[in-house]
Amino acid sequence: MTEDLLELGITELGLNLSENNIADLELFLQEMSRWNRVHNLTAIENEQDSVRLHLIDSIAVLPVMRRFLQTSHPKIADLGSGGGLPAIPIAIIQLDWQLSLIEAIRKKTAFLQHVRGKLKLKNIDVLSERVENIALQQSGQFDAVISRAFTNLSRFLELSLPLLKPNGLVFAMKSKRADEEMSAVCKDNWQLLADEALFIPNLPVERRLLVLSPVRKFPPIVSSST
Ligand SMILES: C[S@@+](CC[C@H](N)C(=O)[O-])C[C@H]1O[C@@H](n2cnc3c(N)ncnc32)[C@H](O)[C@@H]1O
Repeated sequence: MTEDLLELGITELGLNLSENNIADLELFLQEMSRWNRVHNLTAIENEQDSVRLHLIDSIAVLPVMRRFLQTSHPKIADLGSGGGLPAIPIAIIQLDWQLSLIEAIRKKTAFLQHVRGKLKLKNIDVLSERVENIALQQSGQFDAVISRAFTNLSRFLELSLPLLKPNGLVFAMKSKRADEEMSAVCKDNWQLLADEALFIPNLPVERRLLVLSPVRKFPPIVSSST
């Protein structure tokens, strides 16, 4: 049943997924439904809603991410990954990207570790920690960070900055126009590179992806003339 739904949405997204990709996405959804019944990982119970809202939502960002990420094997952090969204669907499709899933709640990271083993996903790391601690341990190591339903934009940017490499990117998934949240962001510190409307097949929902980069202020170079 889910296969029909997936193919319906995915064909329209134009992502050209392999049979392995689809099988792994379905396995992930099955595992999420199973764990959800026991641990209440996500708020959505109905399987059809789950497919459309969680999975298609998570992979709809891919065309924009592919366009902006310049390196062939980018290292990306998903902040507040919860049950693995958007990182696990992204990792299933983009085997050449390395994703670090940062999540503070242990029962959620136990699920993420379980999925990593079950799907043999070698391109994800599950970090059972607060983002603030990872920022100290892995400062400046990520080409990009992403989050879905994590926190407000200003806080997300604040938490992202120490994790990013100098040319790093922030991908902020939003459900509606984020003008109000953007107005709270200091334009001296952050540049908005794009605010893209995402296409979600067969669903009357608004989804947007903001792409931002930090405006780094390096100390001036002092010449050492004698
Ligand atoms: C609303 S859930 C969203 C989960 C997932 N991204 C999704 O879209 O379904 C937010 C998650 O962020 C986690 N979280 C909140 N603050 C955090 C922090 N400072 N460090 C790590 N995880 C955090 C919570 O435990 C929760 O699982």
